[in-house]
Amino acid sequence: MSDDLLGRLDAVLEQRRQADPQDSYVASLHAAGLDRILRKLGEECTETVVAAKNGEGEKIVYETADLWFHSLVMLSHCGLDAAAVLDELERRFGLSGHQEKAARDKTGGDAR
Ligand SMILES: N=c1c2ncn([C@@H]3O[C@H](COP(=O)(O)OP(=O)(O)OP(=O)(O)O)[C@@H](O)[C@H]3O)c2ncn1[C@@H]1O[C@H](COP(=O)(O)O)[C@@H](O)[C@H]1O
Repeated sequence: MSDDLLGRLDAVLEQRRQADPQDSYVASLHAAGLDRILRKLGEECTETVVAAKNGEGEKIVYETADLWFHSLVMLSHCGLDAAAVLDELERRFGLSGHQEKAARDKTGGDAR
């Protein structure tokens, strides 16, 4: 797997913001609007939870991929991208959970 997959997906999703909804699933989600995207995101989240609860290994991976993918579509619709989330994870990397929480509490919830 290429470690730049998220970057390549970001580029495709950005291009799909201008694409024809007839030709593209992602463009059809953008055309349907934020509420539709959030509904899909909620559905994929529930399906992931159910798969994990049932201990269905392959299905957990499949549903998590759907969940991540629809999260990326939501970010794109909001004018954001995976790179912004990776930057945030990078900032947290190496901090313990307790250090991260302390920084968050100090700044009133947003540690940046
Ligand atoms: N990674 C994905 C991807 N993962 C899941 N899906 C779609 O997400 C949907 C998942 O919804 P469900 O499982 O609920 O299936 P469904 O019943 O068909 O969905 P609904 O009718 O309820 O919306 C399916 O239509 C999948 O095809 C994806 N569609 C696209 N991509 C990526 O996005 C790129 C651009 O896609 P297009 O915009 O379609 O060209 C593709 O090249 C891929 O790299």
